[in-house]
Amino acid sequence: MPEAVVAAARHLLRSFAKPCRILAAVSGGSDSKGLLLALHSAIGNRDREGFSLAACTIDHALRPESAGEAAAVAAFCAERGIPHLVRRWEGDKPRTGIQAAARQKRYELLADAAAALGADCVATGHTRDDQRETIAMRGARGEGEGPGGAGMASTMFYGHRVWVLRPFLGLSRADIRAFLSARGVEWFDDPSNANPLFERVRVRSELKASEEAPVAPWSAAQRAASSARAAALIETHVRVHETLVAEVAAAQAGNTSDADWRRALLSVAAVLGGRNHLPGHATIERISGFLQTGAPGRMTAGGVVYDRRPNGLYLYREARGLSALVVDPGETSVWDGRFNVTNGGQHPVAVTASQKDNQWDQRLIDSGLPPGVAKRAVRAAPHIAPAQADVVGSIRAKVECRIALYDTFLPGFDRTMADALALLFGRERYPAPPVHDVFDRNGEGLGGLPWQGDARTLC
Ligand SMILES: Nc1ncnc2c1ncn2[C@@H]1O[C@H](COP(=O)(O)OP(=O)(O)OP(=O)(O)O)[C@@H](O)[C@H]1O
Repeated sequence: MPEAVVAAARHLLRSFAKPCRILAAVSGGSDSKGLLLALHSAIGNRDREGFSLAACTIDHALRPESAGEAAAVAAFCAERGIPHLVRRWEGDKPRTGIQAAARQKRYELLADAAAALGADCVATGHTRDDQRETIAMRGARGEGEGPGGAGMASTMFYGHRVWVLRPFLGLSRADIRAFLSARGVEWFDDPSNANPLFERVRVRSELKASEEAPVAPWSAAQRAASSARAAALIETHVRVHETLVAEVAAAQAGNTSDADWRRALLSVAAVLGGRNHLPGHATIERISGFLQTGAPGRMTAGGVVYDRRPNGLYLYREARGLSALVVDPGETSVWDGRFNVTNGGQHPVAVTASQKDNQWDQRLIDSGLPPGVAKRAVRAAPHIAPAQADVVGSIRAKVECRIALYDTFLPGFDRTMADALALLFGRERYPAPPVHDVFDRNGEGLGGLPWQGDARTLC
């Protein structure tokens, strides 16, 4: 149904809380070219006051043809009067994990382009086919049973900078290609989409060969509900002291048979450990086993100490693997995945683990923690000093707690949870997405968009 393509773009426009400028992320492949044309048509035809379109192509510089392809997208946009930027991934590329690195860099450059073109959000051309692959890949990795089974969210906040919207998640690639073909528009086929060394490519061909589409065990709405419940549990049962120690009431600590509570606790632990993911299945089992016994003692997982005492459970960063970091004047860098350190002074500063810092120690004890917990936790607190021994004068550095789990990629359906963590660690809530409930309610995750027939074909 090629008409569904413009309908999806119109639906996106209707779901905005207020008109805005949209940056379409256009690789030159069929999905994103379809997105660009559909948005152009929806904005143009409906003459929506205040909406405007811009586009950006990321040249990953991984193939010799990529610069030419980016230039061709630029020309395509110029013919239609759409402002367009090419952003190139400069510098050395990693030898391993190239797809993940390219993805992160792509979003970073898209966020830069959005700022440069005055866009309020980024739209990508992810389709129902991409969603199926994501669900199949997560299932194969054993992540499908939990919240990961909901697949990609239709909104995602990137890098604490910009909301990314995926208005085509309910559409098939075939529909988009039919839409382009009907308009005589051509597209590129990225040869890396045929490289079987990449997991997604292998999954795609397995899905093509199989009769059955993967079934998402969790709908986006279920995931959002689980997040909201986990957030409420965090608010009720967890206190955080000086961003370094989480305290949980003894009665709640061992309640690991409640999946939402388990997720809440592990998410708090991930923040304390500076990790951007929850632990794997085996580690979760180990943690649950330890907590269920209710016996006092300590265990370590994911860089975090679970310190069980008669009056409660205390979580804090293990004092191991804490590297040193130098932050130059005017720069912001991440220390240990847990803190953003901004150097507002004139000289470089060094961030290390404090080992013994009477100020931190006293603050933790004053906050009511058992002295034994305070003493251990303080060993992983950040300590800031001039990086050069001969420098005297005051240090002007700002230290802000980082939520590694969500500060780079925050799926829209986890926003309540992310906000609960932000407040717990003394930060502001994350900004709300620019799209309101229609998009959120119906477009999250899989299908379910109003112009579609049966949303359950995908979930
Ligand atoms: N080189 C690029 N330049 C601009 N946008 C791009 C580029 N590559 C991908 N995109 C955007 O991302 C969408 C999805 O592309 P693709 O499926 O290749 O990425 P992915 O890595 O699977 O997705 P994600 O980055 O969310 O994990 C495209 O439809 C397009 O909007």
